[in-house]
Amino acid sequence: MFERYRTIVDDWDAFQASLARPQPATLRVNRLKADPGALRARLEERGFRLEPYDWYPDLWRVAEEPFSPALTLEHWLGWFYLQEAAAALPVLALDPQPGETVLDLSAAPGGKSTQMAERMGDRGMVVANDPDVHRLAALSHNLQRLGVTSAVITRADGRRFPGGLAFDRVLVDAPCSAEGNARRSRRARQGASRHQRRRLPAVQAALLRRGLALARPGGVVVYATCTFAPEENEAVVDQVLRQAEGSVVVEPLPHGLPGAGGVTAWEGRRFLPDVEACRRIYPHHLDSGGMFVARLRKRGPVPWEERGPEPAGADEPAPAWTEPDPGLREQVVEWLRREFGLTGSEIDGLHAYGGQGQGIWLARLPRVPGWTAVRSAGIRLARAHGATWKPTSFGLMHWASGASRNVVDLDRPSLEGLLQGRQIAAPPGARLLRRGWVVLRYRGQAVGCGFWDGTRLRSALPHERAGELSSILRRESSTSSAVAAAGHPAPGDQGAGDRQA
Ligand SMILES: C[S@@+](CC[C@H](N)C(=O)[O-])C[C@H]1O[C@@H](n2cnc3c(N)ncnc32)[C@H](O)[C@@H]1O
Repeated sequence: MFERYRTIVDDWDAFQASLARPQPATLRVNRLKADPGALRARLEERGFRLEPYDWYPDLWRVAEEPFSPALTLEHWLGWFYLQEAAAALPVLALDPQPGETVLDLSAAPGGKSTQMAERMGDRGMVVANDPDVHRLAALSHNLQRLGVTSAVITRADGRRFPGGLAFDRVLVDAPCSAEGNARRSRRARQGASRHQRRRLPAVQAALLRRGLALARPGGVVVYATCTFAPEENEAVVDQVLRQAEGSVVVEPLPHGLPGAGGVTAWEGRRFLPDVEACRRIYPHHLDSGGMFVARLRKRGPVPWEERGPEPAGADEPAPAWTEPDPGLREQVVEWLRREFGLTGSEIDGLHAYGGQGQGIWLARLPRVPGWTAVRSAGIRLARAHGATWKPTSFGLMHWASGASRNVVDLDRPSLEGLLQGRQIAAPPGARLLRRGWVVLRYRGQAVGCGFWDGTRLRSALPHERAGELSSILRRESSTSSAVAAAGHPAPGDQGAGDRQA
């Protein structure tokens, strides 16, 4: 299917050979939640063999996997993100810094938004945008799973993303024909339709133009796709550079990143020589998928830039998120103390936002832009439940591991039973239970919310999270019975007292 690229791929035989091999998994450590050394030790003691890339030591090739890394508690807890190697490059090219204001114009399901926030130390603001409501759910899930508190999620067509903020950096990870996913996706092997191929370059160029308009003068914009097609890559960059009339330049990617240069001619068309500084990553370079990355610098206003913020549509509701609520924050601290014996310091540096009917969100953001496109900010701690609050499982997972009241330490069989819908009497690990919501803790880590009715305990984890955790526990128990049968203690099976780094 890629025969038409024979003349541009740097090593055709290696390219063909890599496409015929299965693609290894790669994982990216999330330093917001995990210490790389501790994570590596925990995975390797269960038989994973991990090889860090020298150009990105927090990205590990999974050289041996006794089972899928997605079926580990560490993945479920957000200690790492399964990100394929080539997909990690655009954010390295963007190089976001702590404290900056950064836009991810096409963000779902969140691989690169979580990577940006992690590299920024969760300081500054990542605006993660996508128009697709189903993909937004995955984006929100991943940002919360990885413990990102500096992100705002918006839903907008990126071509019309609202103005009003001058971004330090913008990532345009555009929708594309996704040929670079051919090793792992049958759909990508089938290829995009002719209609899509005709339509995509115009959408991509419009997204890139909007990204450039939204960046501040001097800001960086990275344009990326996961396809090999020059029509969606160099041709788009070439077109936008010409329209920019010198206000935008292509910059080389940071030294040491892998890949081949951009192509300057394709099917009779000649592109500006500048596009050679773009980077093409073919599957044989990294034993990965494919990627195209262009790093652009905005030197001054672009010719299509409109001035000032765009007014919200007259009939749109007023944004609910703009200002944090210090009174609400005080109530949150009091609630954490009263209900779970926490100190309140768990949420130091976080602001409380109470969206209309949205519950309570905690974000490391002193303000949220007043766009009607905003859907959430930070991590949801609780939902309104009549006159009281019901904690979310993500909220407890991130902030309630140190609970000393209304908390239950569970062993694996008890937790498995709860997740399967059984109700259990309070196990020996229960502390100061009062009727109401409780923290469920497993191996020293809060894993979610339960309900104690005075005599019985049940799980209140969301269905999907409970299902994933059940599969992980089943996997753990099959591994430990196999090891026990061989006469060894099961690694990582130290019971409820095993606190994580
Ligand atoms: C390559 S994927 C993004 C992957 C994501 N950046 C990540 O790392 O997880 C492209 C995304 O573009 C989104 N998209 C499609 N049309 C768009 C538009 N008009 N504006 C913004 N995003 C769009 C799709 O919904 C899809 O989620």
